[in-house]
Amino acid sequence: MSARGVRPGMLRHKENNPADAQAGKRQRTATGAGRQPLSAAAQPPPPPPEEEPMVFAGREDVEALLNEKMKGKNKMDYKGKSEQMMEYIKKLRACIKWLLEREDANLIEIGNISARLEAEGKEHSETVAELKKSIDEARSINEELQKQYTSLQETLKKVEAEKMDALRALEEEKDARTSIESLKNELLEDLKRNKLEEKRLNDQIKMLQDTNKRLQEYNTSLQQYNSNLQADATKNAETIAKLQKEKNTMVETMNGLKDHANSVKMQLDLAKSLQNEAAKQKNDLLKEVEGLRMELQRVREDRDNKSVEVDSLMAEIGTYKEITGKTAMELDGAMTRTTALEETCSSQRETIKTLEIKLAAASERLKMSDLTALETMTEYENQKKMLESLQSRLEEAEQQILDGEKLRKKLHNTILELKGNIRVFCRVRPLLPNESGAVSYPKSGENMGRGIELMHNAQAYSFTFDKVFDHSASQEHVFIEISQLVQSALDGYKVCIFAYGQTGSGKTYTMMGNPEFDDQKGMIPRSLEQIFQASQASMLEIYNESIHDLLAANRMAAQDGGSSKYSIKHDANGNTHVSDLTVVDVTSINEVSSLLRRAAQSRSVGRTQMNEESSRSHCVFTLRIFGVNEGTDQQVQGVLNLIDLAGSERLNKSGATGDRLKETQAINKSLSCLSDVIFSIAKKEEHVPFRNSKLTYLLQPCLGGDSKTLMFVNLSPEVSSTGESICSLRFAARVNSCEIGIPRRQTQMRSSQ
Ligand SMILES: Nc1ncnc2c1ncn2[C@@H]1O[C@H](COP(=O)(O)OP(=O)(O)OP(=O)(O)O)[C@@H](O)[C@H]1O
Repeated sequence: MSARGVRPGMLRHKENNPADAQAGKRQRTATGAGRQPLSAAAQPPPPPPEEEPMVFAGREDVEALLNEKMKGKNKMDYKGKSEQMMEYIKKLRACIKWLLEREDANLIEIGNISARLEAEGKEHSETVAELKKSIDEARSINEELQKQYTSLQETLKKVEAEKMDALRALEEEKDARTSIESLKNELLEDLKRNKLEEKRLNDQIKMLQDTNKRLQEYNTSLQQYNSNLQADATKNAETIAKLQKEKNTMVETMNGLKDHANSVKMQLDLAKSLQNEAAKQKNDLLKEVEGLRMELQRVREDRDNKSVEVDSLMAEIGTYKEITGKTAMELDGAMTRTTALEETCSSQRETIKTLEIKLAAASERLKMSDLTALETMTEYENQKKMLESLQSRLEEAEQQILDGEKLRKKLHNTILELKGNIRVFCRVRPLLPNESGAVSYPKSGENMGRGIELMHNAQAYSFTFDKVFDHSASQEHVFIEISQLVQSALDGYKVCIFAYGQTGSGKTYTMMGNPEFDDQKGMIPRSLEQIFQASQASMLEIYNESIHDLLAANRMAAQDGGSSKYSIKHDANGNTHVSDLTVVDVTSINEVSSLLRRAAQSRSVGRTQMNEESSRSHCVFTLRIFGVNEGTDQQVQGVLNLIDLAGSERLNKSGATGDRLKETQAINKSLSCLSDVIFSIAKKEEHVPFRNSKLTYLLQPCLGGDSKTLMFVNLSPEVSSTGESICSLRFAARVNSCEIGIPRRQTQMRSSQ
């Protein structure tokens, strides 16, 4: 049999048990066509020989079997044909068996189906009854629903109307939503920006916190350093006091010695004069002795001559006697002459003797005076040596005191720097002809060079500052004291030096001086000489609360543009910028000098009764210094502000009216704002009114920041100015007590740019 219908799942084993086939036959008869079930008496046929079971999968297999044709080797091959027939019959049997089985199965199936149909018919009639019932119910529900529908339609209408309203509201809401959306977007943008800002601020806060931490550490170390310095300062003060004491005793000793030296000198002079006298006497005596000697010689010669004469006379006598011819008279005469000559001789001998005695006494006296002179000389030499040693000791002591004073000053400066105080130097100008002075200075003690006293209405007022320069202080001397500050600007600090004082007290002289004469050059030209590195300079004045550019190419045009275009701004580093201000690059002192000349010509100078050349504006000179330390590659950016303020005199004293009155009021306003600012800094108030005037706003970084600030308080020494001077000094004392913070250097590495 071919494998044609063999399909997985459908292949079945052919029943090879004829009993089963019989059973199938019987069952067919029992169910479908009245066949009886298999009786127990039926005998099973003997088992057929072993065969391959036949398998039928479906109708196709049966049709294939039916269409099968007999094939023999030839027409006469009956045996082959009969074998084939046998085979075919076998297949047919199997087929019939399969069909019977199928029929049985179908009969069972039909039985099952009819039972099911019956049950389902029953079920159907039940369902129909139920359905009928349900339909009735549905009808009543329907009626109910109809009613509901009508009411719902009414409701719907209402709802429609509401819906329309709602739609309109929705439209409106949509519009609102759109605007909210755009608002939301804007807010989101804002939020983004705010977040960025917040991030930036957080970074900044972090940076500030870091800086703060570093500053705190720095502060602690500074405090430590400060306390060390304080200890050193105390020690030094003690040393200085000791030295001062020593100096005083030395000065006393010195004075005693000086007196002694003077008396010794007098003694010496006396001795010298005695010596001179003795020498003179000696000379006289020597001359006398010489004369006596000569006289003696002459007398001796005379005597010798006389002796010769006597001898010759004696010989003559002898000859006369011998010759005898001579008269007795001649002989007597000759005898008398001889006696006289002998007398003369003896008297001359006497004289020689006395002269010899006198000579011996004179020689003795000369010897004595020589001895005294030698003694005096030795004493003089000793005293001179002692004086010299005392003088060198005094010089040493003075040097020690100077060194101690220098150290004290340095420590004082360091302490002030650490405290961040504004330093104040007081300078008093010389008296003019016809002026009488009312100022004095302590001549000794610790306030020497730092104190000043004024007499006003029979009352003495004393002040002390970091330094007081009297009328004799030269520009050079004053500059030496501020050159350290100028150096600080070169080192990258912000430095501000301003001069305050009444009209005619010497502010302009101090700050600018007379640049034409070397010895009269003020602080500005001298500072510039110190700084000859590449720098930028600008110069402005504040006149009647408005800013003017002193270096503008065309001053008038710049002024026409309105001073309002010059606005003051401070950046994050505390640097001040004035918009539109002419800033000139300067690389040499010559360039700066010509700028200064230009600025001086530009300055508004008015006239008041107080000072013919009084400047009625605040003049602000700013120098920005850029430098690079080639060794460390560190860049420094220092700023030097040199400010000549307008006169601080009070209104009634200036005698101003009209425009001058307006100027004075403006000056007074800005100076009073300056004092407000100083007072509020001194009181450590939270709000400092820097913005109340152009001057204070411009000075804000110097007064409220981290710069090194110095104020010159200039004074007129004459009696009529004492009232103003006391006001200035009181203000200066207040400024001196202001702590404005620790100065900070502005540096960065060159490579970071
Ligand atoms: N230390 C000094 N030595 C010599 N002369 C001086 C000194 N100080 C000031 N003077 C002279 O005193 C006069 C007034 O000085 P100066 O003009 O500097 O005063 P000022 O305070 O700037 O006045 P103003 O506020 O009106 O500008 C000038 O003639 C000046 O040369």
